This record gives sequence, C-alpha cells and structure tokens, in this order.
Amino acid sequence: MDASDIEKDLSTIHYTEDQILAKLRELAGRIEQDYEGKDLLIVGVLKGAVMVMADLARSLTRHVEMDWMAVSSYGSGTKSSGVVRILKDLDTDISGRHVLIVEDIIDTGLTLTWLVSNLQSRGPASVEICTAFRKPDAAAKMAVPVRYVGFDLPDEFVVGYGLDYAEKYRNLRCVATLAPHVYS
Ligand SMILES: O=P(O)(O)OC[C@H]1O[C@H](OP(=O)(O)OP(=O)(O)O)[C@H](O)[C@@H]1O
Ligand code: HPA
Ligand SMILES: [Mg+2]
Repeated sequence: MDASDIEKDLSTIHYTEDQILAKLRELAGRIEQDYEGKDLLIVGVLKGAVMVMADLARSLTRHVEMDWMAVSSYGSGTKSSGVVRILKDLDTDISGRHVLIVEDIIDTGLTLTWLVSNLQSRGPASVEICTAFRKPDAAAKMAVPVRYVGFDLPDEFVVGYGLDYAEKYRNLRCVATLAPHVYS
C-alpha cells in the first residue's frame, strides 16, 4: 500500500506534519526553559508515542535520556477497555528523577491517570505530561494536570502520527479522521 492508498481512507485532515512539527518545536522550547539545570528523563508510551518521542527529542537541544513503557487499554478496537495493562516496564529506576511522560493522545484520560499514579509511587522528583493531542473529554475531566498539550482534537476517532486503527495508519504523517467506508 502506498501513501496515496492510505490517503483514500481519510475524511478530515486535522493537522499536517508541518503543523505538528512546529508545535513540537514550541513545546520543546518550553520544556528546555522549565527543566533548565535539571536532569530530564522522557518516557514514551509505546506504541503510539513513537513519532512524538522521535520528533520532540530531536527538537530538544539539551541532554535528555529516553526510556519507554508499553501499556495498552484499547486492544484492536476504537473504545478504551478501561483496563490498563503494563506490557513493558521502564528499564530505568526513576527515584529522585525528573520524569516527563510523552504521549500521542489523551482521549478518556484513563491511560495517563493510571500511569501518573504508577510512576508517582516510584518516588520520582517530579512527573509531568506532554501530549501531542487531547480530546475534549480529557480536557474537561482529567484529574491530573497536563503541562504540555500540542493540539485539541474533536471527539472523533483519529489516526496517524503514531495513532492506529487496528495497528494500521501509524505511519501516516498527518492526523486525520478515517472515512466511514473503512469501518464498514
Ligand atoms: O486517554 P485514553 O482513553 O486512555 O487513550 C489514550 C491511549 O490510548 C492509545 O494507546 P493504546 O492503549 O491504544 O496503545 P498503543 O499506543 O499501542 O496504540 C494512545 O496511544 C494512548 O496511549
Ligand atoms: N485514535 C487512535 N488511538 C486512540 C484514539 C484515537 O482517536 N484515542 C485513544 N487511542
Ligand atoms: Mg498509546
């Protein structure tokens, strides 16, 4: 399947690659200011956050360590199962460290609410969140504050830039809503 085949499956493009990269550069600037003089560990949440991690990390001009966790609550569908499972834990001991969780999207907020409390229990110096995208539910309801937000999205299932539908479309450079024919 080439890129134009993928594009036939899309209805609305919400954000282009250029818009996403510009926003991540802006967030990286804020992160550099906020963590000046502090060591920083960025934790990417596999698999969705791979693209955000790669682009955000390369927008930072300071030293940063990277680690990864894999948690899953969606399975292969479009609805959160409500149960968060650790599929891969951190390699790093985060006690006393400044941790910045990097996510592709906050939808219900369930994954991050659970993850923040899990990481807080390990005694870090701080835990903050950076997400490329956020849906309205999370913006209204999430109890844990989200320090860095790229863009707000409408309440639609979206794909691209790491976000999948049944494991596909992660490699799309933009973020878009799927056309209805894809679901039927
Ligand atoms: O705010 P929530 O409703 O919890 O949803 C957000 C989470 O769901 C997706 O991951 P998923 O669990 O599907 O795994 P993946 O990253 O491997 O696609 C997405 O990448 C976020 O991690
Ligand atoms: N798209 C893909 N994966 C997701 C979404 C979405 O809208 N919300 C939570 N995980
Ligand atoms: Mg994810």
